[in-house]
Amino acid sequence: MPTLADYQHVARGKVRDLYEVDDELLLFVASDRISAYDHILSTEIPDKGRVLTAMSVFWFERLTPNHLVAYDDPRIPAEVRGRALLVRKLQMVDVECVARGYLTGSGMADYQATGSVCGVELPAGLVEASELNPPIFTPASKAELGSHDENVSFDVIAAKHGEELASKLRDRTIELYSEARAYALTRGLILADTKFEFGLDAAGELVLADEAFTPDSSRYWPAEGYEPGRVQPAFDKQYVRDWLTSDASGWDRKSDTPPPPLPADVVEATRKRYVEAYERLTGRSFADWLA
Ligand SMILES: CCOC(=O)Cn1cc(-c2ncnc(N)c2C#N)cn1
Repeated sequence: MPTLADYQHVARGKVRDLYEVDDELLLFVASDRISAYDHILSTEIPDKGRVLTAMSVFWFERLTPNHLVAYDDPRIPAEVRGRALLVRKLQMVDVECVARGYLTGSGMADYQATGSVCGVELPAGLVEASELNPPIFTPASKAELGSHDENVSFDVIAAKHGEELASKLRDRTIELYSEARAYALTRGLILADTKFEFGLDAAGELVLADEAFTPDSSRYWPAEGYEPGRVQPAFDKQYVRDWLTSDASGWDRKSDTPPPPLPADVVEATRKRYVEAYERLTGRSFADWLA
């Protein structure tokens, strides 16, 4: 059985890492690290990496083509089993493909400033968390670690990648998001938006890569209590956000100081929320994941 040290480390994200297994395969590893307010917190959330990997697998089983090759395989080192995916190497398309079914975050900020998002004009009078029907494609250019992706228009993507590929990225992004949003609603979860990365295989086919509809790549809100006009609570990260911005943490979000360690009760409540998100979404018990 190989160990992680046998594989070359080829990419690092805020909370995940990518290793090269051989000419055809990569190992996509999700950590238990959590980020909030643009900081990677010093406290990990036990099982976060395993829950998010199990969620990606749930969606990859439904939405093809994608880059998943295996999740229970002897080439996956024991130390990361359950939070690592064997994926096929693709020619990545350098576009953050974002679909938004609700107006929030940077989309809301752009709308307030310009009445549109990524060049897509929206109706007047929309408020925080307004539903967008149909959902909109709001691509972004990937930022360096630690800064925000920059929202760009479809035309910018078309200029860089050609009209045909840009249209495929947009259509596939909206199609996949629309299907997942409808399904998540039947499970009492609002999938407000999501960010995809795609690659091209040797035949030039567009293939879904990276992670699929995890709470790190997507905003999940509880459907109960949804009300436009205010910021909705994040299904997974709200306990962390609330504690960090409470007096109890002693942290000033506007300062450049790193957030303090999380108390055990916030860690445990957050772990439970990740497990609950997985079980509500899939109808499966997390205890059965790679048991
Ligand atoms: C870990 C931090 O970096 C990333 O995940 C972004 N990234 C993805 C690739 C990639 N490259 C070839 N084939 C793939 N299937 C993938 C995937 N996923 C490279 N960087």
